[in-house]
Amino acid sequence: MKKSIMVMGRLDARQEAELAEHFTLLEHSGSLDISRAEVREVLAKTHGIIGSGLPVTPELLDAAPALQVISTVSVGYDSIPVDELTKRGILLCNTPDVLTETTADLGFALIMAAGRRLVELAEVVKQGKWQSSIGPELFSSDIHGKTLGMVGFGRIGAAIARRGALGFGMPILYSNASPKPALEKELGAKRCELDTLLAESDYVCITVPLTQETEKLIGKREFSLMKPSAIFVNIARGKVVDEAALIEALENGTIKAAGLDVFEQEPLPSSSPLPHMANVVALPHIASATHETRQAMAQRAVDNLRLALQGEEPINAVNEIA
Ligand SMILES: NC(=O)C1=CN([C@@H]2O[C@H](COP(=O)(O)OP(=O)(O)OC[C@H]3O[C@@H](n4cnc5c(N)ncnc54)[C@H](OP(=O)(O)O)[C@@H]3O)[C@@H](O)[C@H]2O)C=CC1
Ligand SMILES: O=CC(=O)O
Repeated sequence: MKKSIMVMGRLDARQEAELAEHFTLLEHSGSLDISRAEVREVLAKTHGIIGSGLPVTPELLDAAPALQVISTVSVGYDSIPVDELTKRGILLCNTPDVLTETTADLGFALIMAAGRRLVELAEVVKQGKWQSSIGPELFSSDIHGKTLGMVGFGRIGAAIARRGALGFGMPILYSNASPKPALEKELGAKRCELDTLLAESDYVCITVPLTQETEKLIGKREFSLMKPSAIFVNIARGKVVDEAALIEALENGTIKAAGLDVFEQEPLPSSSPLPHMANVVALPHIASATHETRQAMAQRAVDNLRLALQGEEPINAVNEIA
Protein backbone atom coordinates (compact mmCIF):
# COMPACT_ATOMS: atom_id res chain seq x y z
CA MET A 1 0.00 0.00 0.00
CA LYS A 2 1.17 3.51 -0.82
CA LYS A 3 2.33 5.69 2.08
CA SER A 4 0.35 8.88 2.70
CA ILE A 5 1.68 12.42 2.80
CA MET A 6 0.47 15.92 3.58
CA VAL A 7 1.61 18.68 1.24
CA MET A 8 1.50 21.96 3.18
CA GLY A 9 1.84 24.98 0.89
CA ARG A 10 2.65 25.20 -2.77
CA LEU A 11 4.47 22.73 -4.96
CA ASP A 12 4.22 23.02 -8.72
CA ALA A 13 2.01 20.62 -10.68
CA ARG A 14 4.97 18.51 -11.81
CA GLN A 15 6.26 18.12 -8.26
CA GLU A 16 2.80 17.16 -6.97
CA ALA A 17 2.49 14.64 -9.81
CA GLU A 18 5.90 13.19 -8.94
CA LEU A 19 4.83 12.69 -5.34
CA ALA A 20 1.43 11.31 -6.37
CA GLU A 21 3.19 8.62 -8.41
CA HIS A 22 4.67 7.19 -5.23
CA PHE A 23 2.36 8.32 -2.41
CA THR A 24 -1.25 9.09 -1.57
CA LEU A 25 -1.62 12.85 -1.22
CA LEU A 26 -4.01 13.41 1.66
CA GLU A 27 -6.73 16.00 1.08
CA HIS A 28 -6.74 18.65 3.80
CA SER A 29 -7.68 22.23 4.59
CA GLY A 30 -4.10 23.55 4.63
CA SER A 31 -4.01 23.93 8.41
CA LEU A 32 -1.92 22.14 11.05
CA ASP A 33 -4.13 23.40 13.88
CA ILE A 34 -4.54 20.24 15.92
CA SER A 35 -7.46 21.65 17.88
CA ARG A 36 -9.48 20.94 14.71
CA ALA A 37 -10.92 17.45 14.37
CA GLU A 38 -10.43 17.31 10.58
CA VAL A 39 -6.73 18.17 10.97
CA ARG A 40 -6.27 15.42 13.57
CA GLU A 41 -8.03 12.98 11.26
CA VAL A 42 -5.59 13.67 8.42
CA LEU A 43 -2.53 13.78 10.69
CA ALA A 44 -3.45 10.36 12.10
CA LYS A 45 -2.90 8.81 8.65
CA THR A 46 0.19 10.67 7.43
CA HIS A 47 3.66 9.18 6.94
CA GLY A 48 5.26 12.35 5.64
CA ILE A 49 4.76 16.11 5.75
CA ILE A 50 6.32 18.55 3.30
CA GLY A 51 6.13 22.34 3.64
CA SER A 52 7.82 25.40 5.09
CA GLY A 53 7.47 27.18 8.44
CA LEU A 54 5.77 24.08 9.82
CA PRO A 55 4.58 24.67 13.39
CA VAL A 56 5.74 21.31 14.73
CA THR A 57 5.03 20.69 18.42
CA PRO A 58 5.08 17.54 20.58
CA GLU A 59 1.25 17.71 20.54
CA LEU A 60 1.24 17.64 16.74
CA LEU A 61 3.60 14.68 16.79
CA ASP A 62 1.30 12.89 19.26
CA ALA A 63 -1.49 13.34 16.73
CA ALA A 64 0.64 11.80 13.95
CA PRO A 65 1.65 8.32 15.18
CA ALA A 66 2.57 7.04 11.68
CA LEU A 67 4.79 10.02 10.83
CA GLN A 68 8.23 9.01 9.52
CA VAL A 69 9.59 12.09 7.72
CA ILE A 70 9.21 15.86 7.84
CA SER A 71 10.67 17.57 4.78
CA THR A 72 10.97 21.31 5.31
CA VAL A 73 11.28 23.62 2.30
CA SER A 74 13.90 25.74 4.07
CA VAL A 75 17.44 25.46 5.33
CA GLY A 76 16.52 26.77 8.79
CA TYR A 77 14.61 24.41 11.08
CA ASP A 78 14.37 26.42 14.29
CA SER A 79 10.57 25.97 14.42
CA ILE A 80 11.00 22.20 14.62
CA PRO A 81 11.98 20.32 17.82
CA VAL A 82 14.68 18.12 16.32
CA ASP A 83 15.47 16.17 19.52
CA GLU A 84 11.80 15.33 19.95
CA LEU A 85 11.68 14.06 16.35
CA THR A 86 14.77 11.94 16.86
CA LYS A 87 13.34 10.45 20.06
CA ARG A 88 10.29 9.39 18.08
CA GLY A 89 12.31 8.03 15.14
CA ILE A 90 11.14 10.77 12.77
CA LEU A 91 13.60 12.01 10.17
CA LEU A 92 13.92 15.73 9.40
CA CYS A 93 15.18 16.87 5.99
CA ASN A 94 15.95 20.45 4.89
CA THR A 95 17.14 22.31 1.77
CA PRO A 96 20.65 23.76 2.22
CA ASP A 97 22.95 24.74 -0.68
CA VAL A 98 20.27 25.33 -3.34
CA LEU A 99 19.38 28.69 -1.74
CA THR A 100 22.83 29.85 -0.67
CA GLU A 101 23.71 32.17 -3.56
CA THR A 102 20.24 33.71 -3.84
CA THR A 103 20.13 34.39 -0.10
CA ALA A 104 23.62 35.90 -0.29
CA ASP A 105 22.50 38.14 -3.19
CA LEU A 106 19.73 39.51 -0.96
CA GLY A 107 22.07 39.83 2.02
CA PHE A 108 24.43 41.93 -0.05
CA ALA A 109 21.52 43.91 -1.50
CA LEU A 110 20.55 44.82 2.07
CA ILE A 111 24.13 45.87 2.83
CA MET A 112 23.98 48.16 -0.19
CA ALA A 113 20.42 49.40 0.38
CA ALA A 114 21.00 50.28 4.03
CA GLY A 115 24.53 51.64 3.42
CA ARG A 116 23.59 53.81 0.43
CA ARG A 117 20.13 54.74 1.82
CA LEU A 118 18.51 53.45 -1.37
CA VAL A 119 14.93 53.13 -0.14
CA GLU A 120 14.95 56.43 1.74
CA LEU A 121 16.38 58.33 -1.23
CA ALA A 122 14.14 56.62 -3.79
CA GLU A 123 11.25 57.85 -1.65
CA VAL A 124 12.52 61.44 -1.97
CA VAL A 125 12.21 61.11 -5.74
CA LYS A 126 8.87 59.27 -5.59
CA GLN A 127 7.35 61.95 -3.38
CA GLY A 128 8.46 64.76 -5.73
CA LYS A 129 10.81 66.17 -3.07
CA TRP A 130 13.88 66.19 -5.31
CA GLN A 131 14.06 69.87 -6.06
CA SER A 132 17.76 70.55 -5.78
CA SER A 133 20.97 68.58 -5.30
CA ILE A 134 20.85 66.67 -2.07
CA GLY A 135 23.06 67.91 0.75
CA PRO A 136 25.28 66.11 3.25
CA GLU A 137 22.32 65.33 5.50
CA LEU A 138 21.30 62.78 2.85
CA PHE A 139 24.76 61.51 1.96
CA SER A 140 25.35 57.82 2.59
CA SER A 141 28.21 55.46 3.46
CA ASP A 142 30.76 53.81 1.20
CA ILE A 143 30.63 50.07 0.85
CA HIS A 144 33.83 49.29 -1.06
CA GLY A 145 36.84 49.09 1.19
CA LYS A 146 34.79 49.08 4.42
CA THR A 147 35.13 46.26 6.93
CA LEU A 148 32.45 43.58 6.76
CA GLY A 149 31.89 41.58 9.94
CA MET A 150 30.16 38.25 9.45
CA VAL A 151 28.49 36.77 12.53
CA GLY A 152 28.28 33.18 11.30
CA PHE A 153 30.55 32.00 8.52
CA GLY A 154 28.77 29.00 7.07
CA ARG A 155 27.43 28.59 3.55
CA ILE A 156 25.49 31.87 3.35
CA GLY A 157 27.91 33.88 5.48
CA ALA A 158 30.80 32.85 3.25
CA ALA A 159 28.83 33.64 0.08
CA ILE A 160 28.06 37.17 1.32
CA ALA A 161 31.67 37.66 2.39
CA ARG A 162 32.83 36.49 -1.05
CA ARG A 163 30.73 39.23 -2.67
CA GLY A 164 32.16 41.79 -0.26
CA ALA A 165 35.81 40.73 -0.46
CA LEU A 166 36.10 39.92 -4.15
CA GLY A 167 33.57 42.40 -5.54
CA PHE A 168 34.00 45.38 -3.23
CA GLY A 169 37.45 44.98 -1.71
CA MET A 170 36.03 44.71 1.79
CA PRO A 171 38.27 43.35 4.55
CA ILE A 172 36.35 40.49 6.23
CA LEU A 173 36.14 39.73 9.94
CA TYR A 174 34.18 36.73 11.13
CA SER A 175 33.04 35.13 14.34
CA ASN A 176 31.95 31.54 14.04
CA ALA A 177 31.75 28.39 16.13
CA SER A 178 34.63 26.77 14.23
CA PRO A 179 37.57 28.31 12.34
CA LYS A 180 37.38 28.39 8.54
CA PRO A 181 40.99 28.22 7.31
CA ALA A 182 40.08 27.68 3.64
CA LEU A 183 37.94 30.84 3.64
CA GLU A 184 40.65 32.75 5.48
CA LYS A 185 42.96 31.85 2.64
CA GLU A 186 40.46 32.52 -0.13
CA LEU A 187 39.10 35.82 1.18
CA GLY A 188 41.79 37.02 3.58
CA ALA A 189 39.11 36.74 6.29
CA LYS A 190 40.19 37.04 9.93
CA ARG A 191 38.47 35.17 12.76
CA CYS A 192 37.96 37.18 15.94
CA GLU A 193 35.85 37.34 19.08
CA LEU A 194 32.33 38.68 18.57
CA ASP A 195 33.07 41.81 20.65
CA THR A 196 36.10 42.66 18.49
CA LEU A 197 34.09 42.12 15.32
CA LEU A 198 31.32 44.41 16.56
CA ALA A 199 33.78 47.14 17.53
CA GLU A 200 35.79 47.04 14.30
CA SER A 201 33.23 46.40 11.56
CA ASP A 202 31.52 49.03 9.41
CA TYR A 203 28.92 46.48 8.31
CA VAL A 204 27.76 43.72 10.67
CA CYS A 205 25.84 40.89 9.03
CA ILE A 206 24.09 38.08 10.90
CA THR A 207 23.98 34.61 9.33
CA VAL A 208 23.99 32.24 12.32
CA PRO A 209 21.05 29.84 12.73
CA LEU A 210 18.61 30.44 15.58
CA THR A 211 19.48 28.06 18.41
CA GLN A 212 19.43 28.20 22.21
CA GLU A 213 22.98 29.64 22.06
CA THR A 214 22.24 32.30 19.44
CA GLU A 215 18.86 33.54 20.71
CA LYS A 216 19.29 37.27 21.54
CA LEU A 217 23.01 36.97 20.71
CA ILE A 218 22.90 40.65 19.74
CA GLY A 219 21.39 42.91 22.39
CA LYS A 220 21.87 46.28 24.06
CA ARG A 221 25.47 45.53 25.14
CA GLU A 222 26.44 44.34 21.66
CA PHE A 223 24.92 47.39 19.93
CA SER A 224 26.80 49.63 22.33
CA LEU A 225 30.07 48.06 21.13
CA MET A 226 29.38 48.93 17.48
CA LYS A 227 30.51 52.09 15.73
CA PRO A 228 27.91 54.89 15.57
CA SER A 229 28.39 54.66 11.80
CA ALA A 230 27.76 50.88 11.75
CA ILE A 231 25.19 49.35 9.41
CA PHE A 232 23.51 46.24 10.82
CA VAL A 233 22.08 43.54 8.54
CA ASN A 234 20.09 40.50 9.64
CA ILE A 235 19.05 37.84 7.15
CA ALA A 236 19.17 34.89 9.59
CA ARG A 237 16.35 34.91 12.12
CA GLY A 238 14.77 37.82 14.01
CA LYS A 239 15.15 36.16 17.39
CA VAL A 240 18.96 36.15 17.12
CA VAL A 241 18.58 39.86 17.91
CA ASP A 242 16.90 41.59 20.83
CA GLU A 243 14.54 43.63 18.66
CA ALA A 244 13.70 46.19 21.36
CA ALA A 245 17.42 46.85 21.79
CA LEU A 246 17.83 47.17 18.00
CA ILE A 247 15.01 49.72 17.79
CA GLU A 248 16.55 51.69 20.65
CA ALA A 249 20.00 51.59 19.02
CA LEU A 250 18.54 52.86 15.72
CA GLU A 251 16.48 55.55 17.41
CA ASN A 252 19.22 56.99 19.58
CA GLY A 253 22.05 56.80 17.06
CA THR A 254 24.03 54.01 18.74
CA ILE A 255 24.21 52.57 15.21
CA LYS A 256 23.44 54.23 11.91
CA ALA A 257 21.06 52.00 9.98
CA ALA A 258 19.76 48.48 9.50
CA GLY A 259 18.75 46.18 6.68
CA LEU A 260 16.39 43.48 7.92
CA ASP A 261 14.80 40.50 6.21
CA VAL A 262 13.73 38.76 9.43
CA PHE A 263 11.97 39.80 12.62
CA GLU A 264 11.11 38.54 16.09
CA GLN A 265 7.50 38.16 14.97
CA GLU A 266 6.59 37.51 11.32
CA PRO A 267 4.65 38.98 9.64
CA LEU A 268 5.69 42.18 11.43
CA PRO A 269 2.92 43.40 13.75
CA SER A 270 1.40 46.75 12.71
CA SER A 271 2.63 48.20 16.02
CA SER A 272 6.29 47.76 15.02
CA PRO A 273 8.11 51.06 14.43
CA LEU A 274 10.74 49.39 12.22
CA PRO A 275 9.09 49.81 8.79
CA HIS A 276 8.47 53.49 9.52
CA MET A 277 12.06 54.34 10.43
CA ALA A 278 13.99 56.20 7.73
CA ASN A 279 17.21 54.38 8.63
CA VAL A 280 15.68 50.90 8.24
CA VAL A 281 15.21 48.82 5.12
CA ALA A 282 12.67 46.16 6.10
CA LEU A 283 11.79 43.22 3.85
CA PRO A 284 9.17 40.46 4.30
CA HIS A 285 11.54 37.47 4.75
CA ILE A 286 12.31 37.08 1.05
CA ALA A 287 16.03 36.26 0.88
CA SER A 288 15.44 32.98 -0.99
CA ALA A 289 12.27 34.10 -2.75
CA THR A 290 13.17 34.03 -6.43
CA HIS A 291 11.30 31.86 -8.93
CA GLU A 292 14.39 29.77 -9.60
CA THR A 293 15.41 29.20 -6.01
CA ARG A 294 11.96 28.52 -4.55
CA GLN A 295 11.50 25.97 -7.35
CA ALA A 296 14.86 24.36 -6.54
CA MET A 297 14.07 24.30 -2.81
CA ALA A 298 10.69 22.67 -3.39
CA GLN A 299 12.27 20.09 -5.71
CA ARG A 300 14.96 19.32 -3.15
CA ALA A 301 12.31 18.87 -0.45
CA VAL A 302 10.31 16.57 -2.77
CA ASP A 303 13.43 14.51 -3.49
CA ASN A 304 14.29 14.31 0.21
CA LEU A 305 10.79 13.19 1.15
CA ARG A 306 10.54 10.61 -1.62
CA LEU A 307 13.94 9.09 -0.91
CA ALA A 308 13.41 8.98 2.85
CA LEU A 309 9.95 7.42 2.65
CA GLN A 310 11.27 4.86 0.18
CA GLY A 311 13.92 3.85 2.72
CA GLU A 312 16.77 5.44 0.77
CA GLU A 313 19.24 8.06 1.96
CA PRO A 314 17.81 11.57 1.46
CA ILE A 315 20.11 14.28 0.12
CA ASN A 316 19.80 16.42 3.27
CA ALA A 317 19.05 14.76 6.59
CA VAL A 318 19.24 16.98 9.69
CA ASN A 319 19.04 14.19 12.29
CA GLU A 320 20.13 10.60 12.37
CA ILE A 321 17.63 7.86 13.05
CA ALA A 322 19.08 4.63 14.38
N1 LIG B 1 16.17 35.25 5.32
C1 LIG B 1 16.02 34.11 4.68
O1 LIG B 1 15.12 33.96 3.84
C2 LIG B 1 16.96 32.99 4.93
C3 LIG B 1 17.52 32.81 6.16
N2 LIG B 1 18.37 31.76 6.38
C4 LIG B 1 18.98 31.60 7.71
O2 LIG B 1 20.39 31.53 7.55
C5 LIG B 1 20.89 30.54 8.43
C6 LIG B 1 22.24 30.06 7.97
O3 LIG B 1 22.14 29.24 6.84
P1 LIG B 1 23.46 28.52 6.24
O4 LIG B 1 24.54 29.51 6.03
O5 LIG B 1 23.01 27.69 5.11
O6 LIG B 1 23.84 27.60 7.48
P2 LIG B 1 25.28 27.03 7.87
O7 LIG B 1 25.02 25.94 8.84
O8 LIG B 1 26.06 26.73 6.65
O9 LIG B 1 25.99 28.26 8.60
C7 LIG B 1 25.73 28.64 9.90
C8 LIG B 1 27.05 29.00 10.55
O10 LIG B 1 26.77 29.48 11.86
C9 LIG B 1 27.77 28.94 12.73
N3 LIG B 1 27.22 28.86 14.09
C10 LIG B 1 26.22 28.07 14.53
N4 LIG B 1 26.00 28.31 15.83
C11 LIG B 1 26.90 29.25 16.21
C12 LIG B 1 27.17 29.90 17.44
N5 LIG B 1 26.46 29.61 18.55
N6 LIG B 1 28.17 30.80 17.47
C13 LIG B 1 28.89 31.06 16.36
N7 LIG B 1 28.68 30.49 15.17
C14 LIG B 1 27.69 29.60 15.10
C15 LIG B 1 28.08 27.58 12.18
O11 LIG B 1 29.37 27.20 12.64
P3 LIG B 1 30.11 25.83 12.21
O12 LIG B 1 30.50 26.01 10.79
O13 LIG B 1 31.27 25.74 13.13
O14 LIG B 1 29.08 24.76 12.41
C16 LIG B 1 28.01 27.82 10.68
O15 LIG B 1 29.25 28.18 10.14
C17 LIG B 1 19.78 29.49 8.46
O16 LIG B 1 19.83 28.69 9.60
C18 LIG B 1 18.53 30.33 8.40
O17 LIG B 1 18.08 30.64 9.70
C19 LIG B 1 18.68 30.89 5.39
C20 LIG B 1 18.14 31.02 4.16
C21 LIG B 1 17.22 32.07 3.81
O1 LIG C 1 14.46 31.39 5.99
C1 LIG C 1 14.57 30.58 5.13
C2 LIG C 1 15.23 29.33 5.27
O2 LIG C 1 15.35 28.62 4.25
O3 LIG C 1 15.64 28.99 6.38
